[in-house]
Amino acid sequence: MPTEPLLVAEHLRLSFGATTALEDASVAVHAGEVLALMGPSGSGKSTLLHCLGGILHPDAGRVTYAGRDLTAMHDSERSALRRSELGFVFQFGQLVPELTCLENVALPLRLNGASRRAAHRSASAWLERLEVLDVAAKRPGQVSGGQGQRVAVARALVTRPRVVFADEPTGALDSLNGERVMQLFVAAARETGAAVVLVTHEARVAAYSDREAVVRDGRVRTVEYAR
Ligand SMILES: Nc1ncnc2c1ncn2[C@@H]1O[C@H](COP(=O)(O)OP(=O)(O)OP(=O)(O)O)[C@@H](O)[C@H]1O
Repeated sequence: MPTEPLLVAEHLRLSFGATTALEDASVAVHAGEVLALMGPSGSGKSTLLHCLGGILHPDAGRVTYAGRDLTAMHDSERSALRRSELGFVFQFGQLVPELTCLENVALPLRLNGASRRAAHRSASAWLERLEVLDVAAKRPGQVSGGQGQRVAVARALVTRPRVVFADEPTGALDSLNGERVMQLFVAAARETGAAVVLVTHEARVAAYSDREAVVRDGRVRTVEYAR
């Protein structure tokens, strides 16, 4: 494990009106590691994940990515960083329904300036890697939940991000499907060297992580090496 973490959250505080979601949350993510955020419902896991990924802005505290202060960046700078170096896999609604699965996976590359041909070539390779090349021409509404999640994983990894964030990535799947998605996801992330930060309730999903952080009452209480 390298000594310098890639992504660091320090003393994050964030409230939604009268609800304090994060109280004093600190956690570090190392390059290439898989970190699971666990803990009771409403403890602040998703909020922490969104702060780490630069989607939510904390009221206090700091998030540093590769030595750069995410919390101090302009929105445009943070969006550019998100597009090029971070990937996201969410449980629902992440695929564009009007596009085919192939076009969905190609989209981040197109947004980063790749030609249609190059983007489609990479997207095909990623769909194959996730064992869903057969649904390339279908729209998200025409595929199963498990296939959709694999397409979403392909889309998150296609830009070869340094960190991929996943919020309950297998939450809507049965255990067999969930298991396979996690296997493919973690193997692909390890192959590209991406770190993974995932929120999960399920011990069998957390079993794919290198470390588990337990979030309680808006704080990261314990961080342990898994296995
Ligand atoms: N957009 C929002 N507006 C208002 N309150 C919110 C919002 N997002 C989260 N909260 C509140 O902040 C607290 C932490 O929510 P968060 O979603 O981070 O918890 P969680 O640990 O991910 O929960 P779960 O495991 O149920 O998904 C909860 O009390 C939640 O109700």
